[in-house]
Amino acid sequence: MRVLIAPDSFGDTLSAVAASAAIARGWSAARPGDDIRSAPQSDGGPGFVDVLAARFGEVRTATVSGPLGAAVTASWLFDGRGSSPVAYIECAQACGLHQLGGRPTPRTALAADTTGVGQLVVEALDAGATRVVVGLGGSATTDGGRGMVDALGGPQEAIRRLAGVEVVAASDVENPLLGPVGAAAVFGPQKGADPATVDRLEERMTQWARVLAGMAGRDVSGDEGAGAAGGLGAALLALGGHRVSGATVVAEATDRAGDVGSADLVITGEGRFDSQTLRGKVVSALTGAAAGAGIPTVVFAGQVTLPAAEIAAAGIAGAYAIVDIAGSVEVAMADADNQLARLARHVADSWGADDESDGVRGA
Ligand SMILES: Nc1ncnc2c1ncn2[C@@H]1O[C@H](COP(=O)(O)OP(=O)(O)O)[C@@H](O)[C@H]1O
Ligand SMILES: O=C(O)[C@@H](CO)OP(=O)(O)O
Repeated sequence: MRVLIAPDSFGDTLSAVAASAAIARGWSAARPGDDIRSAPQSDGGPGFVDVLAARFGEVRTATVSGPLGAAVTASWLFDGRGSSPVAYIECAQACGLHQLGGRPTPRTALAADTTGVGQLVVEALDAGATRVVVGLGGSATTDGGRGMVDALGGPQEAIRRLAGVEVVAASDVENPLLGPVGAAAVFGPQKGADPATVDRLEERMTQWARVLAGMAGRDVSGDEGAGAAGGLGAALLALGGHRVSGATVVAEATDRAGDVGSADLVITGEGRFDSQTLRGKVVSALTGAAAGAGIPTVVFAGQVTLPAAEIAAAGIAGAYAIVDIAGSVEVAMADADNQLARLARHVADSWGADDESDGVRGA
């Protein structure tokens, strides 16, 4: 049986590359005869560069300003295969929430900025990239991309430097910049903002949106994805960029359609399989593609909270939670790599000789 293993990352516990390796290890221990293909995925957030780098390009590193100004080392990918060199940058490597080194607070929510992303864009331009794809998601920032614009020399200079360069905002979400479903209101709290800080961030970005409108010659704040990565999406749009789904960028760059089409079983996964999942993220894109091609899909997740009826309605053969095999959330998270491999082995063990799933949810 040909098995495609294509998970997203499992929150902070496993990168997509690590999750893919753990599933492959467990699965092949039980079914050594299966032909396994690993194709870890990303929606533009953490892991974006890693999963692309597993397929093509040249990984480059740069020391840039981190979310709070202390230097961080960030990797980005240079793809010089075609006539127009492409750079893939992951904002989470320069202003990631996981880089704060402690709990986010109202102070970090206000202070974190995207300067390092701008420095990576400069690196990409200096290397000769004429297409710059910025993966958005997992950021600590709510600065509307101001730090990036400043690192590029300010509004006028940034526009001049990016003239003739295709800028792509590869975003994980479609939220606008401002308002009740905007960057500060929806993603501010996970970055440490309390209600008063959310209001301050909203006010600050409302003013900044006027500068962005001046740069773009139109108001970009309502565009889909303008609110991704704390409004970094809006700044990329104001610089003449266009928005695409990060999951689609990865799918296309890694020929996911070809991989799915040649598989007998698709395995995907993520940290928490819940009602959010089926709205356009990596897992739903994969399960949708597999269902369309009549190929069964199995989902592995840290936790599964989606009702069984919805799982079945999405055409998913089985969804299995690490917590069920680990016995507790604590063990599932602390020993994620091992426990995920155990879970994969357990499911592979019981995978019928006729390659049919028993459809049972849970381990
Ligand atoms: N190994 C694990 N075991 C149990 N739960 C996990 C594990 N890894 C991640 N999670 C849960 O998944 C959540 C992250 O969900 P995920 O779907 O990966 O990200 P997002 O919702 O940001 O797209 C974490 O907050 C945590 O609750
Ligand atoms: O960085 C952010 O502001 C958000 C939205 O882009 O990311 P995530 O979806 O990972 O919470």
